[in-house]
Amino acid sequence: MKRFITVEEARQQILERLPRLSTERIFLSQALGRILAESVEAPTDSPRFDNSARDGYALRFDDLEGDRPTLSVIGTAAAGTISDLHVEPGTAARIMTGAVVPEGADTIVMQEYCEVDEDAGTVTVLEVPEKGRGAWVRKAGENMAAGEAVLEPGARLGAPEVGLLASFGRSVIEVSRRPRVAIVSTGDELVELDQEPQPGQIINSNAYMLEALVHQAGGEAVVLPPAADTEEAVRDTFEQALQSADIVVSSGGVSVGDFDITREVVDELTGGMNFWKIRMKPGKPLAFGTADTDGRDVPLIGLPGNPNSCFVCFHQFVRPALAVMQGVARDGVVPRRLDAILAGPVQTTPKRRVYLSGTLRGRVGDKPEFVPFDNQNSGNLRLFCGAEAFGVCEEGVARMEAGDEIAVELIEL
Ligand SMILES: Nc1nc2c(c(=O)[nH]1)N[C@H]1C(S)=C(S)[C@@H](COP(=O)(O)OP(=O)(O)OC[C@H]3O[C@@H](n4cnc5c(N)ncnc54)[C@H](O)[C@@H]3O)O[C@H]1N2
Ligand code: MOO
Repeated sequence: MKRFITVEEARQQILERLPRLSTERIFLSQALGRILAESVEAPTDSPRFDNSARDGYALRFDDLEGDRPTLSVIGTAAAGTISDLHVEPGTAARIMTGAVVPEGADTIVMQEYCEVDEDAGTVTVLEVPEKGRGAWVRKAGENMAAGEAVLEPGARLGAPEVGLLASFGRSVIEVSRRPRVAIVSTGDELVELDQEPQPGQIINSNAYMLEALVHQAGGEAVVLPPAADTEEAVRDTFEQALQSADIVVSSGGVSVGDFDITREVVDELTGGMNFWKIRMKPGKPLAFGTADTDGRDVPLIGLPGNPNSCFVCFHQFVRPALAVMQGVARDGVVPRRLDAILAGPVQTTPKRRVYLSGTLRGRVGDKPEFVPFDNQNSGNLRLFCGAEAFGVCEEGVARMEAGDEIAVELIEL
């Protein structure tokens, strides 16, 4: 059924109908960009022991009364061992950043605020630390307590998460399997990268762009050879795609032209697909359904063939879908929006929401400035090269001026 729906409606309908991928155990060194499939608790307090946050002297705060107190230095606490030093009243221990705070001491004074007399074996404190008692002591458990849940299933593992898991001694973790994404292109006009296009032919660039987008979204791409415009070739290609993948993404063949073989085949394979016209530009026509393939539900998303439409639709629908299949919560996959100020005027269409291409620069007041690219023509293949954000012009708006407030969505890689 053909309906003219919003981006949000289409995304919600897709995200509600996705299968959840199985999980696997992998080495931490392979974890970047993966989605966690277990709950991780801190195995110990963090820090594990009271330690110094500065190079300086460990002492008793009560000894800091009076003007420039002088204390005798009883030894050095270095990082990596436990010293047998005991800081009694009137004494201090030299201490290094990360070293265990010796018994008896409750405060660290940075060496910059101390004067040392090597011969006398004393240190004079020139300035009492502003933080008072406990200054520069990192208390055991102050960041995480043993047993505290720190990472939940569905968390995306970036570099900080990898570092945190390493600090817990986790060499192996449970993550969602990477989605295998079959990429289908159809059309007699498509030729391969190394072929010279004849009159009327074009290079199958969408397959390469989609493969790159799939990799950026943490998936594995399976690129199928483009199918010719015959029912048999298109059906064979889609059947092969369904067998080899967790989700099939195609480009082209979803407009209202005469060669709608793709739509017919997809409709048949999914037992009745949703075919939508979406109130967005670029990216109006989109097909979605799931095909029962040997007992597996394999989603199929038919993107429009225009490269820019394909790019925008990937960000709005496919990237979120790949995340949800890996266990990210549905409300965590919607493109992030912020308010910005438009740097120059733009002409758009009031009939659909328009996604502009541009970059973010500096700030105007408390908001970043969105700089739209000059040529927003949807056929302009360079349109999204170097883009950092989509500027969103809502339906009903025909023109926006420099200085107008505009919502932007970050193009996350
Ligand atoms: N009468 C109407 N015509 C069109 C409408 C409409 O509503 N009424 N919608 C337009 C919109 S919007 C879009 S978007 C396109 C969608 O077209 P299709 O998805 O059917 O894609 P194709 O017709 O196959 O190709 C469109 C365009 O993209 C180029 N293309 C296709 N595949 C690739 C590829 N693999 N690599 C690079 N470029 C590709 C193709 O050459 C065409 O220029 O329909 C409008 N028409
Ligand atoms: O939506 Mo089409 O994608 O405007 O070119």
